[in-house]
Amino acid sequence: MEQLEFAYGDTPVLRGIDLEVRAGEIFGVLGSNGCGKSTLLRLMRGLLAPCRGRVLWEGRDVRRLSRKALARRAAVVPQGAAAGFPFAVREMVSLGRFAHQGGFVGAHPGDRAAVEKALALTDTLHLAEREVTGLSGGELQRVLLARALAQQAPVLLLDEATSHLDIDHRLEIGELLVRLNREQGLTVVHISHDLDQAAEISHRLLLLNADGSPWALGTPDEVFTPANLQQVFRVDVHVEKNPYTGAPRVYPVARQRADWGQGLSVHLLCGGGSGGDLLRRLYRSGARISVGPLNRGDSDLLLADALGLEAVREAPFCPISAQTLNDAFNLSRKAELMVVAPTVWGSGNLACLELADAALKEGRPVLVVDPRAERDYTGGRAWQTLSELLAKGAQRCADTAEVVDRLEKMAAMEKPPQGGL
Ligand SMILES: Nc1ncnc2c1ncn2[C@@H]1O[C@H](COP(=O)(O)OP(=O)(O)OP(=O)(O)O)[C@@H](O)[C@H]1O
Repeated sequence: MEQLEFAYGDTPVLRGIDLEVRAGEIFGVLGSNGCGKSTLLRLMRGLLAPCRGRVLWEGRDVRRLSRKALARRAAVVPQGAAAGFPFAVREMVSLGRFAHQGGFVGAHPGDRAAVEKALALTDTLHLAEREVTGLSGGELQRVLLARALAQQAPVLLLDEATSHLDIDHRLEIGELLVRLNREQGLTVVHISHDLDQAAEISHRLLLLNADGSPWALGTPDEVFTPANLQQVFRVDVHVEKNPYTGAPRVYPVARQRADWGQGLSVHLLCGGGSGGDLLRRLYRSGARISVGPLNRGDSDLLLADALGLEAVREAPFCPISAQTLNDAFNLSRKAELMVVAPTVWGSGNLACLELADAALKEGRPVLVVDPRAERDYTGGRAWQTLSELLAKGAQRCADTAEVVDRLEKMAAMEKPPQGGL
């Protein structure tokens, strides 16, 4: 993949992908939901045209390969493929022979042998006469894998191919991939949310950021560091070695009690979706949250209303009036602290920052999330105000995770320790 970039319409999904999957390696692609993993696989299959860059298979642009030529190179197990037609399982698996056929499906003895072997390897022989539409999720995944194996291509592309499998079949499929890789040199590119299995079976891993840019590439040992996993998945983890295999094993560090925010009250200055993540996380923590002022129709206000939060509202598209600001001031004073979300500041909402200034004057802590000059559309006034707030003691937080971290610590300090004397 050379300098690959991709967008669905105006929405960028992948950027800066520049890497080579080596023949004979097991290569895992990991990242949070929606970061672009399946899209990357679709680009590798030539189903999507990149906005920039190219995908090359042995030097040839994938977009120039015919379907059959690609099928001879790579077999695919797509994510969540529904069984549309009531094929028998054996028929479905026989479709994997498409790339090898001139005539009818299954007509060649080599085809039949490949199909039976694929059924056997995936523990689906006993399902061969069943209709695919009646299979369980895990059975269907094994049948789709059988179809891919029957294709006998040198490369296997798997999109969460073991997500529905029980632990026994998951281990079995993992071992099968490793064996096919070792004995037949099968190249495997797989997407997975099972970090431990990915570390067990992969030679190299690619960790994608939420914005679809590569964050880390290397062996499981190199990639699975607490810092990398915190960056990509926003969870604190502890990494140990599996005592039996030596592969890294990831343990999420227990968060504080799920209701860590009970008793905490926070007023959030946000707008245009900038507060969404924080609103949800604070709500789950049990904190009392208030928001505003926000214009009616603002997505943060819709979310706050859906969660039943106290909010001060202004008419749509109108600048915040003195009366509304005063109402918001009174509401915000009921909260112990204030958080300023990474909002775009314009002349309409600039006055909201006065609430943060008032909070600081009254000794209530203010946390400012990721302040940036490029979100200032007031000719520098918002940026200057934010800078002054920071100079007066507002705390800068890099992102929502840091806000939550600090609030959890504050809440823990205020609460008496659990248990004990
Ligand atoms: N056909 C499409 N049109 C528009 N947007 C799309 C389309 N397919 C995917 N997306 C969006 O592109 C982003 C990346 O999607 P993709 O399926 O590649 O993510 P993913 O990393 O595989 O996620 P997951 O782990 O949830 O399977 C998501 O925000 C998704 O909503």
